[in-house]
Parts: sequence; structure tokens; C-alpha cells
Amino acid sequence: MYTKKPQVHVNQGEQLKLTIKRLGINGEGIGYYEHKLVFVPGALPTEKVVVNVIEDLHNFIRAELVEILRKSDDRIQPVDDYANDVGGFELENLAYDKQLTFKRDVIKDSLEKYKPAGYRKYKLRATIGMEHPVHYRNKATFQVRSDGEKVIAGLYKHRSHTVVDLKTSALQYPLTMKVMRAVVAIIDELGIPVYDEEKNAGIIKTVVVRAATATDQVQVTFITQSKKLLKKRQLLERIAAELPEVVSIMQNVNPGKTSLIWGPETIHLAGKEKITEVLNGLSFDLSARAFLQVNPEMTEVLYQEAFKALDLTGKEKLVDAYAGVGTIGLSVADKVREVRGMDTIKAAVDDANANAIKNGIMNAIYEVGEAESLLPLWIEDGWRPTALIVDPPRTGLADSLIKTILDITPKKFVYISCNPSTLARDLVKLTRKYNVEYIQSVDLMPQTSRCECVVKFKKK
Ligand SMILES: C[S@@+](CC[C@H](N)C(=O)[O-])C[C@H]1O[C@@H](n2cnc3c(N)ncnc32)[C@H](O)[C@@H]1O
Repeated sequence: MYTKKPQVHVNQGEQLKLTIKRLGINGEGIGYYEHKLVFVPGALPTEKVVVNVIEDLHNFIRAELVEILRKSDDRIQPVDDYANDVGGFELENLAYDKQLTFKRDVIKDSLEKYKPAGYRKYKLRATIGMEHPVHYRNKATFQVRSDGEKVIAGLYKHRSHTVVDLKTSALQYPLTMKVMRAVVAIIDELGIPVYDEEKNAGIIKTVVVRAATATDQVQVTFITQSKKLLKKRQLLERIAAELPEVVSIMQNVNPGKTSLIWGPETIHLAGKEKITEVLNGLSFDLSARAFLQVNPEMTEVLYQEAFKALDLTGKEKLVDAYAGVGTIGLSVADKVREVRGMDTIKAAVDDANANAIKNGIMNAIYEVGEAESLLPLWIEDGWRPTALIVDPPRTGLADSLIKTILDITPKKFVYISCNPSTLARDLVKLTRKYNVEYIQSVDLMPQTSRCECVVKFKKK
């Protein structure tokens, strides 16, 4: 009788020697110890490494890199010296051309996992990369804490709530870092209490700095424990005097201990309520809560790929689902008969409608609500789309939306995905009525393990 070999158990703190075989979906090195998977962030395929066991879980071991005994030829020196400490810099050790290959492979591996009939027939194109894959991130969302002596601001250390003080970042658009560091210094100098997670006390929890790269306008949002913002007047005066690029200052109130960054209430503190970004030659006003892709240069590339895939004729009734501030639908409004879009964030939808007017677009309208609820309502009312573009968050499409899409099967259909796993899941159902003509991967977030792609469907 076959008995399963008991898996080896290792203790926390034990050191192991292993060879890294591949990269996991989150960019971590994966090796084996006695046939058990070992995840090692920062280690690269082919490397022989010594690791320190952090945790032995049932099916795998989590470990940290201690020493590289044999280096990969693809290893490069990361620009940020904290790249291996915090999330979001997973691939900074890896040569950029290999990062692009990795992203294509992640999509391929995710799709292959499902293997339903028909849907393995797709063409997966090479990832389009960024010419200078640094300093692209237009938004910095930094946790603000005290280290006992001074105010620090940055990202959480891996699997902890210890904030790493980020003074520089090769990912961030330089203006965002300049403003962030200056604002944090002002908070420190004014002695405004910052959040203490253990005691659930203090005022400022997070500072969000978003820059519009075409106009260099900056918006600063203080996310606070309560409505009360101590020394508000001095804070606003100092920012106005020292940071002329900051044209909008907002406050968002997020009380209590929560893993969510944003709270329900957003208050206008000074300057304008929005900043203005330019994409595809159109001008977009952005509220603090509205989503915008973090890499404007590559967003244009992504959108162009999506528009190519849509192949519009001027006659379409287009749905821009998961629309944000309307950047996709408004960019092609002159190439279709009509655009309807939706998003769940009211501020984003208000921005989208205002952006249509601002750009002289008369054939586009956006509504607040879930794609899965609104699209069936529009159809019930007799408005049937002939082209559809979906750009959902990482959770992918709701089952009921997929059902609606399959019911109406618009001839032109494009899916922009930022999560290969949910894309693969959704394709299982969508390919009942569509073939996947091709998948074009685009690198929106260099140096990170995040993947983005455009899927072009063809009705069966
Ligand atoms: C990946 S973003 C895309 C935004 C926009 N298309 C762009 O390129 O900037 C996803 C958007 O979907 C919105 N959203 C999340 N769940 C939704 C749902 N069920 N229905 C409609 N929109 C939703 C979010 O508020 C967010 O703006």
C-alpha cells in the first residue's frame, strides 16, 4: 500500500542550504529542502543560498536569505538599499529583461493551471517594458510613525507593522519623494502627534502624496485617526510657504485599528480639491479617492494596446466598466457612437463626468454603481452595448457580470487584468463564447512582481 512520505520538519532559526529553482508569483525565490517548498524573498533562480527558517508551515517553509554561495548571472545591485526589506520592490535584484520574461511567465503559469478545453489556445505576447524602468510611481502612500526620537515615514517591513523610513525610492516619481520628505519634516518640527499603533493613539496615520506628472501638480492627503488635526493652520501655512507644487491638500478620516488605509470621510483642507493629469492628450481631474494607474507613461502604452485590441469603427456603443475617472472611455469617445461607464467610487464617477465636459466630450456618461448591477439594468432598459472593455481590480469579474457578458456577447470585448490568477479563473467561463485571440502583457510596475495585461477576445 502506498503511504505518503512524512514531510520533513525544520525549526525556526535553522539554517538550510538550497538551490533556487524558480520565482514564485510574488517574485520570491523558490527552492526545495527534502522535497518541501521553501520560499526565499530576494533569491534568484540558479542561486545556491543559505537561508534562515522563519516558519515551517504544513506544505512549505518560509525563509530569509542569509548568504548567496553562487550568484545568478541575472542578479544586479538594487538601487534601493532597503529593496529586500519592504514589499513592492521584489524584483529590484533582477535584470530588467528577465523581469519582463518573468511577468509573461507568471501569466502563462496562471493560465496553464486551469487547462480547460479551448482556452489554452491563446497567443501570449512578450511583455512590453519601460524604457527607463525607474522613478515612475506617481503616488506615495507612506505610513507615518515615530521611532522614539523623530517622525519617520515609509512602508511596512515584510510581514510586520514596523515602518521602514524611506528617504529615497527608485520607484517613486522624484517630486512625490521631495514633497513627502518635506511634509514629514514639517510634521516633526511642529510636533503633531503621529499614530501609535500599539496604543491606537496619535493623529496622523498615513500621508498620501500624488503627483500629476504632466502638470507637476501635487496633492497631499493626511489620513488621520479623528477629524481633529492638531496645528492644522501652521501645517497648511508651512506647506503653502515651502512647497508651491502642492496645489491641493485633503484630509481623510479613518478611525481605529483597521487594515484599510482610507476611511469613509474626506475633507478639503486647502487649495483645489483635485489635481489635473494629462493622458492621451486629454486632461483628467482627479479627486483624492479616485483611482489612477501609478505609472502614467506605461498607462498610455497599456491603453493604446487596449484600443488596438478593440479595433473601433465609430459605430460602437461602448461600455467602459470599472472606469475610474473615465480615462479609457473618454480617450476613445471620438471613435465610437456612445460611451457608458461605471465605477463604485462616487468621487471617481463625478470626476469622469466632469472630465467629459472639460474635454468637450458629449457622447459619454458615467454612473455610480457595480458593473455587475448596472450593466444588466442598462440592457433591461434597451441599451445593448456592442463593445465592452473591463478593467477590474485584483479580484477580477463578478460571476454575475460574466453571465451578463455571455448573454449579450458583444462583438468587441477587451479585458485589462492586473491579476493573472483571477484572469485565468474568469477565462474558464468567458471562453465558452469567446476565443482568446491574444494576450499582451505590459509592464506597469517595473521592479515589482505585479503583472498587467490586455486580453483580446474574438466571438466564437
Ligand atoms: C483597476 S481600476 C481601473 C480604473 C480605470 N479603468 C483606470 O484605468 O484608471 C479598477 C476600478 O474599479 C472600481 N471598482 C471596484 N469594484 C467595482 C465594481 N464592482 N463595479 C465597478 N467598479 C468597481 C474601483 O473603484 C477602481 O476605480
